Amino acid sequence: MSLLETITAPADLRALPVERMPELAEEIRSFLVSEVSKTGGHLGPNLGVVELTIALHRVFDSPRDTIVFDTGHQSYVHKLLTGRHDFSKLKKQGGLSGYPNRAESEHDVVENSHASTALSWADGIAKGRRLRGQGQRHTVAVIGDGALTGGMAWEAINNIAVDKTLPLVIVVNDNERSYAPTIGGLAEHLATLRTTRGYERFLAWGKRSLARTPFVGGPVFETLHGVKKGLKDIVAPQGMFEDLGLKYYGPVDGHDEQAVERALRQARDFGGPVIVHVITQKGRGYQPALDDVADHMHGIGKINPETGLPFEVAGRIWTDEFNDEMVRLGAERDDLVALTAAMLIPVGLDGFAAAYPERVFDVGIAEQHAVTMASGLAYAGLHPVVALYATFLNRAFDQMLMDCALHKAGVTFVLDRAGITGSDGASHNGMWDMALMSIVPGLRLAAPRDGDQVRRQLREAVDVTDGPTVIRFPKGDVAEPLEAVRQQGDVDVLFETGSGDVDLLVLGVGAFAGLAVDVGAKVAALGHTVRVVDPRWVLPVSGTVLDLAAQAGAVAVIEDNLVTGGVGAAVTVALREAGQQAPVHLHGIPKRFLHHASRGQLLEELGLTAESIVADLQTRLS
Ligand SMILES: Cc1ncc(C[n+]2csc(CCOP(=O)(O)OP(=O)(O)O)c2C)c(N)n1
Ligand SMILES: CC(=O)[C@@H](O)[C@H](O)COP(=O)(O)O
Ligand SMILES: [Mg+2]
Repeated sequence: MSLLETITAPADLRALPVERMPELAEEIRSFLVSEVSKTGGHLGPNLGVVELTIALHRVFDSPRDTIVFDTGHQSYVHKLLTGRHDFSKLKKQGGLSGYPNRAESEHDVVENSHASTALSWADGIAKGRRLRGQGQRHTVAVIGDGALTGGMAWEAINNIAVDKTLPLVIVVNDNERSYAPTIGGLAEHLATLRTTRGYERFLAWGKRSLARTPFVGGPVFETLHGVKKGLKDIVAPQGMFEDLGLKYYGPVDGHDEQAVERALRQARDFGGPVIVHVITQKGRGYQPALDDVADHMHGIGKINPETGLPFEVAGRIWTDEFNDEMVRLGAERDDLVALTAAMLIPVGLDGFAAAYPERVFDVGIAEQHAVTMASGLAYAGLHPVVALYATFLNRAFDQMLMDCALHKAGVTFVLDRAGITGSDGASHNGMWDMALMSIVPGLRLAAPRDGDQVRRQLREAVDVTDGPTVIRFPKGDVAEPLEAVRQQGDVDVLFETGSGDVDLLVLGVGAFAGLAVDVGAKVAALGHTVRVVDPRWVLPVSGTVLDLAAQAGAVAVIEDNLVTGGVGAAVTVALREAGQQAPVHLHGIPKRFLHHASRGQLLEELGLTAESIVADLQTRLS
């Protein structure tokens, strides 16, 4: 039996002699590479936190003490050390979530995979524990250098730093990367702190050599040690944290398990809020990850563990259509600029960045800043394109509403991973954007049905200068081209049984246009007259949709978004405001959080398949 197999709970880990930790770390790394290469997942981030997570669970007594992981994608080692060793269905339905999950373990707290929230969670937990007379229970937040570029983290630090008795340990897991190298002033500050390792080595040398010098050695070392702080402040102004009132320990070699344990014990016993700055390496111990300069295997699909190469070559995805068209547009429009929140490659701006590096802004994991900064760029006469994952726009809704829309800023938002993504769990589904955007005055939203429409609608969007425009498309392979049989106003007609009135008008939103045609054909085969359309610009509801609805006995709207407040709801309101009484049947995502599973499994479960929708419509059509 391997050492790892003997660990079913943190107590088993703490019972082991510290000398066996390198052996355990080696076993864990081998496990991660062999298992995650079979399933896909966040291999790089977890390889970087092996010793750190071992030390955390040796120093703190979870779940009596609470360990919170920011973003949570780096919690695989935590799962192993809390007894979860079956990674065979990682991120798959019925298997382990790729993030902390309370249903899996009492050791898991924050399931939300949106970055920069851990310090706020920890602030609340620590203060709550103290209020309830449990101040002896420690709270630890592990936050990456990338997540630390998120504004919310600094809101929390501002509150934590002034509370001198708060038993809260902040572990900054500094591997110098989000996906790409971490950007901004904080990253530079952390970099200067990292150089103090030179000082640590210098001081360690000083201690050894001076300690051997009789009489003068000790006092001289103490003087040197006193100078250390000054020197550090000169070269490595760690003062930022200490000036805020936070005790700072570090930088600590995050792969020296005993050093991390020592630092964590000091921090635990300090009796107030403390930052432990740990230097780690993303992808540590696995050369293909270290050689992956893009993102050190931040997130992978199935790979050959020997070579690190993917088994399947990815097809053309929706993101590629955006990526390529942005490069073409950039050549035609010198007013076009682009913004990303630490995800340049995942959102498809790497092409534009390579061609026009001075016209791309990576703001770090700071979506709120990106949206308002874009409003400023528009005010300065540029046309910004803000590329985000749909779910991450949620946190910048007020900036969209009050900075962008209120000021009629000509900003284009491109939302990737819109709709159900599935395997990353509830917080990663891009299922709220159209509901949120439907209440923003002056906003126009397009949902392309294929690659051609991505290109066309992106071009239409960047021509709009008097308000925000949004283009949203899902994760994965781009849909096959779907030609319109004719246009009617600004709507593409995709299928119809005849030119006159119909029993049913089906609106297929974006990537669901193909599904809508499938539904229409099946309903027609049941003897009904049908028309299937792609409204293209789905918000606000166009007059052409109202005209088409006036020619139908009923309307069905099929969308990869929350039904509540979605396009179907907007169509219903528009019809009623126009005095039209046709029933509207809504097919979309119900208002609940979705467990992790594949996109296909969730669509099946939610009845978002042609068979399910037709069966439902059949009961409703007279
Ligand atoms: C609000 C938000 N924006 C973007 C992301 C996408 N994302 C996931 S992990 C990650 C990088 C995190 O970097 P860091 O915190 O340094 O952790 P590391 O992966 O380096 O361990 C990003 C940008 C996210 N999860 N949440
Ligand atoms: C943890 C996180 O937010 C990202 O790493 C996310 O998991 C990436 O998702 P995609 O795999 O869809 O790019
Ligand atoms: Mg990082």
